[in-house]
Amino acid sequence: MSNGNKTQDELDIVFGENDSLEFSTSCNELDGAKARIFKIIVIGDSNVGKTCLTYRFCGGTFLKNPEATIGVDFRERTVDLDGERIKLQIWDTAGQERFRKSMVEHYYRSVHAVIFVYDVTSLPSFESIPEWIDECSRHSVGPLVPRILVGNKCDLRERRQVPTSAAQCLADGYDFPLFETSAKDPAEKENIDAIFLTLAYRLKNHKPLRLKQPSESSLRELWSQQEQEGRFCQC
Ligand SMILES: Nc1nc2c(ncn2[C@@H]2O[C@H](COP(=O)(O)OP(=O)(O)OP(=O)(O)O)[C@@H](O)[C@H]2O)c(=O)[nH]1
Ligand SMILES: [Mg+2]
Repeated sequence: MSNGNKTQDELDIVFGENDSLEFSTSCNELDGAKARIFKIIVIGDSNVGKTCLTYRFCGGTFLKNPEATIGVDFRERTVDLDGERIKLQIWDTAGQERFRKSMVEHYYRSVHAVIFVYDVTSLPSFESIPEWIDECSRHSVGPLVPRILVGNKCDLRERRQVPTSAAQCLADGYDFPLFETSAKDPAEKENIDAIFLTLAYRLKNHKPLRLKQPSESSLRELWSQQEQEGRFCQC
């Protein structure tokens, strides 16, 4: 199966060693142990570093020369929290309107947590955050779904346009935790883990065991829609 601009490494992360999707049930068997699955979407303007952040968390390295995401890229990572296996299914969404418009309903369906990302060197990307939050609310994402605000590209100190104080003020207004980080800086790896693990702990402690998950057929439909969009966009 091909998928837009995915690399083979990314496909390996999505499909795992057995080349099979494991999203169809709320609890998966992983090496004999059950794992709950949580869907986390990553939202924000194009070019803020959503793909690099999710790649850093799931793949462990900085993705050089990423292409603009078309539709969505799936990544996942399984973590062990207090002896329980939790699979985080991460939806790296497209920031460009033309690459996302037909996918927006899929992004928000049955989502368990949302990460809003801006670029600390781009004031416009920060000013867009309330619009992304509004979009999320318009798609009936309930107030109990945890949300986090992330300022990326902190390694570019000389080019910073968004002060921490302004970001903290915005985050406090919405009652979101704020993280500032860099997908590029290897020293920030643990901080990036902390973003996702903060959500994972909250979900683990607040969600009941039975979770509604997208069926395998609906995910395959999504893949096929993306393939069509990828072809369309290359014209
Ligand atoms: N200096 C620096 N550059 C970064 C960082 N994260 C991402 N970039 C660069 O920013 C550009 C955009 O990164 P992407 O991860 O593709 O951005 P995106 O938000 O996924 O963009 P869309 O897929 O179009 O929505 C690329 O050139 C990355 O190399 C970072 O932490 N520091
Ligand atoms: Mg991207």
